[in-house]
Amino acid sequence: MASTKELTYQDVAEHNTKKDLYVVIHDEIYDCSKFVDEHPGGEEVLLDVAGQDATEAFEDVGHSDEARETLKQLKVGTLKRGPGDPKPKTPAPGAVAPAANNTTAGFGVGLYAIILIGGLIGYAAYTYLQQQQAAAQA
Ligand code: HEM
Repeated sequence: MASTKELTYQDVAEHNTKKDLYVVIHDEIYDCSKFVDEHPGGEEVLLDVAGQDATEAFEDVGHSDEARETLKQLKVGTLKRGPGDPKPKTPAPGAVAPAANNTTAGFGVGLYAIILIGGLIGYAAYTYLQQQQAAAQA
């Protein structure tokens, strides 16, 4: 099957039964209807993601290169993403972590500033009191 039709997420969602089973992986569409009985991971997991984006499920398992070869043979088209469609489920490890880190870093710098200013005020007060005391004794 070498056709590369473009289907929308809604089109794919209609193929959600065991006999007619499409999944989306990395924005490519695969027809698993014939493969579902052969899947070493069982038919249940494929039925769970029938007509949906299975990228995360597929990648989480850490499928072998052989599995990816099988995938190529099942390809029927490419996903045409519409504005209201679910976001691509391709994990983007760099996308989430730095944002979270930035928040922490921002807070961290603020915190250091507060500690530093607090320390300076404390030191100034201490010096002032020492001077007062020295003046009183003189
Ligand atoms: C639709 C495309 C898929 C293909 C072509 C495929 C293919 C395969 C193949 C060939 C294996 C044997 C181990 C390996 O070579 O990595 C496997 C195992 C497995 N697959 Fe998939 N798979 C697909 C989708 C999924 C999805 C969506 C899930 C969802 C969780 C899944 C879950 C598993 C699990 C849990 C195993 C491990 C089974 C075991 O080790 O006992 N697979 N798959």
